[in-house]
Amino acid sequence: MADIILKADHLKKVFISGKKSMTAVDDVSFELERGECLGIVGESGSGKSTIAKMITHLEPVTDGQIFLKGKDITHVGGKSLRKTYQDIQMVFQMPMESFDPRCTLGDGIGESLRNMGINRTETRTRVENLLERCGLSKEYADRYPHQVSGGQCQRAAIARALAVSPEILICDEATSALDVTVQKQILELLIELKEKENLSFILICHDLALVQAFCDKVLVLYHGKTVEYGTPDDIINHPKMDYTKKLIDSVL
Ligand SMILES: Nc1ncnc2c1ncn2[C@@H]1O[C@H](COP(=O)(O)OP(=O)(O)OP(=O)(O)O)[C@@H](O)[C@H]1O
Repeated sequence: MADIILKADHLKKVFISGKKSMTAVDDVSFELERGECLGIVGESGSGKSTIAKMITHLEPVTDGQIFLKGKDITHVGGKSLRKTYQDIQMVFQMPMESFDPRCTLGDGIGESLRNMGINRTETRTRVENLLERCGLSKEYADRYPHQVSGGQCQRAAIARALAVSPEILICDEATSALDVTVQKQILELLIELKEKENLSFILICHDLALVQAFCDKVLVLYHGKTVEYGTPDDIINHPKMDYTKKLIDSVL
């Protein structure tokens, strides 16, 4: 039987401002199997980040449910929410901005470990190990964000996300700000983590070609609604909607 680690069931998000309301995500469902990568693709404003924010509780869900390992986490709070944060981590587009410029990368990566009560020596050992898992030597722990390249900083951001031993990584345009060669290297790192450590991924991006190379399943969003959901080959070879055909044409 499939080991479904994350399931979204008829998710909906309506933003209300004053008398106006706008539906950013409308009846979106998907399943993520353990060790699998789901790509969420769509143009700007189609609702991709809002889905990620609902999964990580940065935005409340208007309707629908989210299940983590079979448990309904849609409205959890307190201790269960902290556990959810630990199981699901996010990596964002601008790694430099996600680190405090006054602190070393090692401080940033180790922050959550220290918050968990782990002592300085053990934290340092774990930080060095995390850096090495992400393809950086341990000396990078003592560098400040401005002393590394964008790609190195994104590796450090992935190391920081891995510090709490999550089971799911949500990468929201995590390679978009990097040049093509570095993008490829970061994706190779993600593939390595997926294969060696059986991590599960949600990869949010604009780029269908990238999703095709990396993802097991793809969900294409248009104005908050699912227009395609299937394997990359299915979607690329048999697109159901004109919108997807345009997306495909734009990368071929
Ligand atoms: N806090 C908010 N309040 C009101 N509207 C919002 C809020 N956050 C997002 N939206 C709107 O919801 C829609 C979906 O936004 P979202 O950020 O999820 O899109 P996206 O597909 O991730 O776009 P991008 O690729 O540009 O990051 C957009 O129209 C956006 O303006």
